[in-house]
Amino acid sequence: MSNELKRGLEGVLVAESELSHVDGEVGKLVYRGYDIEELARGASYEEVLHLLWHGSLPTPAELEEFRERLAAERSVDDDVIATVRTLADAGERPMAALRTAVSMLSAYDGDDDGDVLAEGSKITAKIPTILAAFERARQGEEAVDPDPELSHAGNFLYMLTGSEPDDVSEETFDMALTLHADHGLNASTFTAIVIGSTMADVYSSVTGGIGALSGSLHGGANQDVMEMLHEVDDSGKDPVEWIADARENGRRIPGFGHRVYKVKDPRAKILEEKLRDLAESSGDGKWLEYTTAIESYLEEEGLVEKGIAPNVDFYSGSVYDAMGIPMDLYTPIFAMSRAGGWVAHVHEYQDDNRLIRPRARYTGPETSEFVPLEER
Ligand SMILES: CC(=O)SCCNC(=O)CCNC(=O)[C@H](O)C(C)(C)COP(=O)(O)OP(=O)(O)OC[C@H]1O[C@@H](n2cnc3c(N)ncnc32)[C@H](O)[C@@H]1OP(=O)(O)O
Ligand SMILES: O=C([O-])CC(=O)C(=O)O
Repeated sequence: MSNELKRGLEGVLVAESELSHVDGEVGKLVYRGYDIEELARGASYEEVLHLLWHGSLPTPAELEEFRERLAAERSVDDDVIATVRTLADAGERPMAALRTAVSMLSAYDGDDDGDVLAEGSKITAKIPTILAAFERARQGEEAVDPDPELSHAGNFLYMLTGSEPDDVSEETFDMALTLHADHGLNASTFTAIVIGSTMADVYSSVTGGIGALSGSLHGGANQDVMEMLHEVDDSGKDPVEWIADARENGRRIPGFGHRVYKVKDPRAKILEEKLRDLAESSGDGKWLEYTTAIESYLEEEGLVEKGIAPNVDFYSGSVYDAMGIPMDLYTPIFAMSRAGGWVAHVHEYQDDNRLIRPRARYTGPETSEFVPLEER
């Protein structure tokens, strides 16, 4: 038994996986061997789910069947929607509301037979319905029923706004879902498989995954980036001046740095490009100007050379903002996509399951003399 301490499990191999590989030195991400750039440009989120869950990109006939099955699971029980409304009225944060609602879904799972992919696809299909209902409740609006004719991405935007999205919005959102679907054993996926390794149900894994993703060092950073951009804007300063001050004050910059990538995240490159397109077509390039100015400054300051480069969260929020999506839905949208990856990993891990149970080096006292309560 090794006594070497690996804080944060950095670099520790705990499982084999065929699902995704992150090459942090060159900035490359593949899902089952397919380059993320090709998937983002050429495959829908449903194709990616099929790839992750069933091992191959679907044929047209397989895709049609897969999409139909997923779309048929979108409806969420009225009790869950009522809870979502209660949470919205109580001012709950969207990630916390999503965590609670996903946990509640298991009560309404007709089969509840423990089949990870069957239950996981129900959860994945229902998350957009929950989120859209939550946002509409906050706006004082009734939930919009899912439309089985629309894609996973298109249907979410439809349920959110009440009108069918244009092609650019649907394609952009679908691409964002593809980009966020999987990423090796990141903290939330690891959480999901730790839970799955006890043979708990997949509802528990996804609920745990949502909790882990919500933190500011992980998925929560996409909202933090947008909050930072607003702070820059409100300061009235030039973004370069603002970021120079922030660095001088020792601030950690959200959307920068990654445990695995030592260069710019390939997904950040794709999202930046998308933001550029959106800025060009809308004529509003403010967030593009701010983000690129901040990135250039940090690069000149040597941060990128030290391996602290833009990650997936740096540009995603600005893309969602261009689509009119509220800031605090950015992380739940990440969860909407990553749920597919959590399900895939739990399914794969349980196929050759071993309880995950690391150790801590004990640093407490060797012996303590017990004193009964009444004598303390
Ligand atoms: C989807 C995702 O989860 S992607 C990550 C999203 N999270 C963020 O964007 C939050 C900001 N980034 C970070 O906090 C970190 O880069 C993490 C947590 C993502 C990864 O960091 P770790 O591998 O744990 O590295 P750690 O936190 O130890 O940082 C190493 C060094 O880089 C510095 N550093 C890391 N990230 C940043 C940052 N965003 N801004 C400034 N400095 C940073 C640290 O201060 C530290 O410097 P030091 O060695 O001089 O003390
Ligand atoms: O891999 C990680 O550590 C963080 C993550 O989930 C991602 O970058 O998508």
